[in-house]
Amino acid sequence: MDSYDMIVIGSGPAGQKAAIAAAKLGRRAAIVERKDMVGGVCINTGTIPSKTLREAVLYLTGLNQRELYGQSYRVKQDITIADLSSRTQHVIAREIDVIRNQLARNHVHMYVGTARFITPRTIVVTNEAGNSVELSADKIVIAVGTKPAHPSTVEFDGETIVDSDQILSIAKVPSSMVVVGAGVVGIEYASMFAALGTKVTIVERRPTMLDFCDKEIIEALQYQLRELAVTFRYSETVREVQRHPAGTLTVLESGKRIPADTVLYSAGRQGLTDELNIAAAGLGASDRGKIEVNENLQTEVEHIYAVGDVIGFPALAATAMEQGRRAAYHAFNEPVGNKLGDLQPIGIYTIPELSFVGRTEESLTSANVPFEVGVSRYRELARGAILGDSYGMLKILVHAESRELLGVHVFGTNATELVHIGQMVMGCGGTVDYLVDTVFNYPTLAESYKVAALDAVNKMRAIAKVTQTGPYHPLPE
Ligand SMILES: Cc1cc2nc3c(=O)[nH]c(=O)nc-3n(C[C@H](O)[C@H](O)[C@H](O)COP(=O)(O)OP(=O)(O)OC[C@H]3O[C@@H](n4cnc5c(N)ncnc54)[C@H](O)[C@@H]3O)c2cc1C
Ligand SMILES: NC(=O)c1ccc[n+]([C@@H]2O[C@H](COP(=O)([O-])OP(=O)(O)OC[C@H]3O[C@@H](n4cnc5c(N)ncnc54)[C@H](O)[C@@H]3O)[C@@H](O)[C@H]2O)c1
Repeated sequence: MDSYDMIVIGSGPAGQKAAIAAAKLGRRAAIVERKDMVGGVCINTGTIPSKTLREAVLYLTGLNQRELYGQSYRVKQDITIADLSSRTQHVIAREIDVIRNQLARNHVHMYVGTARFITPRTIVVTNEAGNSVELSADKIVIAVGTKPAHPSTVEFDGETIVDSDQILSIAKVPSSMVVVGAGVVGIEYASMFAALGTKVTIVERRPTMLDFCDKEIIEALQYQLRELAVTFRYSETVREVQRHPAGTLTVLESGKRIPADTVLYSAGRQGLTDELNIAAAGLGASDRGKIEVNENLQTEVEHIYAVGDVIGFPALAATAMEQGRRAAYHAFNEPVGNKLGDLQPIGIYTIPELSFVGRTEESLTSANVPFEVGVSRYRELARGAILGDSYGMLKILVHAESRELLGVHVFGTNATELVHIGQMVMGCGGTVDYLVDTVFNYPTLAESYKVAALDAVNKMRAIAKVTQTGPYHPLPE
């Protein structure tokens, strides 16, 4: 039996970073991954394919150039799935190669197969041919991720009724599509297909979508999606999804029936703990397959860590990587920085994209934190005009007394990149005055920080002016 200082189960972003961090600390590390899944959901079916598809959609439809060249502007008239998937396959192959190379040059041993616990310190890896090898380690990291949830009321066929893995291999761009679930996956794909000209209907159980985001920005997103002919059916629950010879039928609890060429069922994901035999390690999982951990990412069994999507919220590649690194550092007594706190950015790659870090207006209001809002609109920035983005905006939330930055919300071109400027200022405890006094390159979208900061301080000055004109004298009754 081969033994290691650390075995990592799963080579998604969480597992990769755990294994490499252990290797960098001079430990013997191994990683186990199933055939054809190096890089995890992130590289093969989730983040990277969907983000590459989005880039292909934006390029081929010419959508972002239409403000400049007219509404009929297109790079390609009839866009096929082959046009879209060639770019995706190219990026996936390249990313897998990078990961394999990084693991190899850090001497992380890769075992191909499915891992199962035999004891709390031993696992067996079985490959597709049925051959097995037993491995043991002082520390084990579970980074097995999730798979799309498949309720029995939905007749998945992988062609017309698909989950978010299967959507990448549909045969043609559908003329109509129902998207079940307005979570991040559903909304990102809904916007891509709407941009391709598919008539999209989104069905969501809750009364709104993405309720953890800024309300004003979600309204702006909904407006843009409606412009692309997307229909929203909120507060509606899907009872079943049927497959018929002439197409699909989505039946709602309210009795409505929606026909469509394709249904994307994107209503949540399930932790991949079922094949792991975690009971043999002394562990259990929730009914959604999630494993509980403490703030050091340790499970109930001290030497076993769990990281990434399998531990639940926020279920992002970005966070998964950092959890992986932190778990390995903790396992080998290497200090890590501050607790993984509130300053994790959220980036949603809809068309247009949005991103935020820190607090929302709603959460500050309900916590009685006094704040001021500063807004900058891309249509007033020279870079916005050059890019042809008239709808983008950046909003900062500033503490009314301490003048600290409490939140940054961005909508439009490069939102997911721009947010990091605010994140850095917030991380360093910066105030709105830092942004006011800073010179930004011109013409850039980053300049929107200065414009928004000036907007906020102008409003704050107006309040100060009112309160500094002498004591408050109520008018006589
Ligand atoms: C459509 C979609 C788009 C997304 N877009 C974004 C985005 O834009 N930005 C972002 O930050 N996040 C995004 N995410 C989320 C992101 O993909 C996940 O947060 C991330 O992949 C989680 O990483 P992980 O390492 O926990 O698990 P995964 O990437 O799921 O990897 C887990 C790996 O473990 C392997 N495994 C499981 N069980 C075993 C076993 N028993 N033995 C051996 N191996 C096993 C699996 O084969 C898999 O390869 C998206 C997700 C989806 C579905
Ligand atoms: N850009 C990104 O960072 C990104 C992109 C995609 C996915 N992700 C991550 O992947 C994870 C999975 O995303 P997801 O969107 O699949 O799941 P989710 O759980 O976030 O969303 C599912 C949505 O479906 C709705 N729903 C569930 N059952 C329903 C029914 N029967 N009828 C109507 N609506 C129903 C829920 O109310 C919910 O809003 C998330 O945690 C997300 O953070 C991140």
